[in-house]
Amino acid sequence: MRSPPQSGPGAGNRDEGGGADRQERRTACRRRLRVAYQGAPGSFGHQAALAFCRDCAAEARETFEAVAAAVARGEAERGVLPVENSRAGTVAGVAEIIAESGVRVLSEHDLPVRMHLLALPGVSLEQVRSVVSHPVALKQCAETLAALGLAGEAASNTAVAARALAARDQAVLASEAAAAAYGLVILRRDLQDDPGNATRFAIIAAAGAVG
Ligand SMILES: O=C(O)C(=O)C[C@]1(C(=O)O)C=C[C@@H](O)C=C1
Repeated sequence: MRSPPQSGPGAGNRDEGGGADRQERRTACRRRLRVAYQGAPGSFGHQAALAFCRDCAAEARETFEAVAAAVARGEAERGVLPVENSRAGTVAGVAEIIAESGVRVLSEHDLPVRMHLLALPGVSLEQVRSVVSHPVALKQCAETLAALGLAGEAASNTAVAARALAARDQAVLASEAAAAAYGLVILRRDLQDDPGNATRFAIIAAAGAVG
């Protein structure tokens, strides 16, 4: 696998140098590229896709593998995959998926990640017994959840967990956008243990794609 670039001109971003990142954004915006991300609207992958190009057509896929496969097959011109979180470390499996799927990394971007505790309307913190989210999201909030006495339950994605929430003794860890998308209330804001919490996303394209 080709190593991702290790430095770049933009704060928090890594690109291939010489303004390639800016060029990438301009090109993406002109053509309204289809950008695949994992999860559902309101996920951090969705937010990364929108940050990469506000006018892109962001398309959800169920798994990280499906994101890479959609890009390799040309169903989407770009994909976004989380590579590493500043607190929780490497996102398991993603480096292997990139290496084995016929895609290449165009650039990498740090997305600030704020994790909120979301519940059904009318539910109070005292009613909540467990918290559902992506394992990487649970890890980012491990100390705060322990202090609140809340057990974690794994889901495939933060926004998928928010969309599926139906129990009044459960809450989810997800974004403010997920709360708005699925009619949930924010019980507690900013549960991430590190105030500087951020996830690095790779922007991928098909290995043979030009531009
Ligand atoms: O669950 C999501 O919303 C995702 O986009 C996945 C994911 C991850 O796999 O690391 C991405 C960013 C956040 O750090 C938490 C979860």
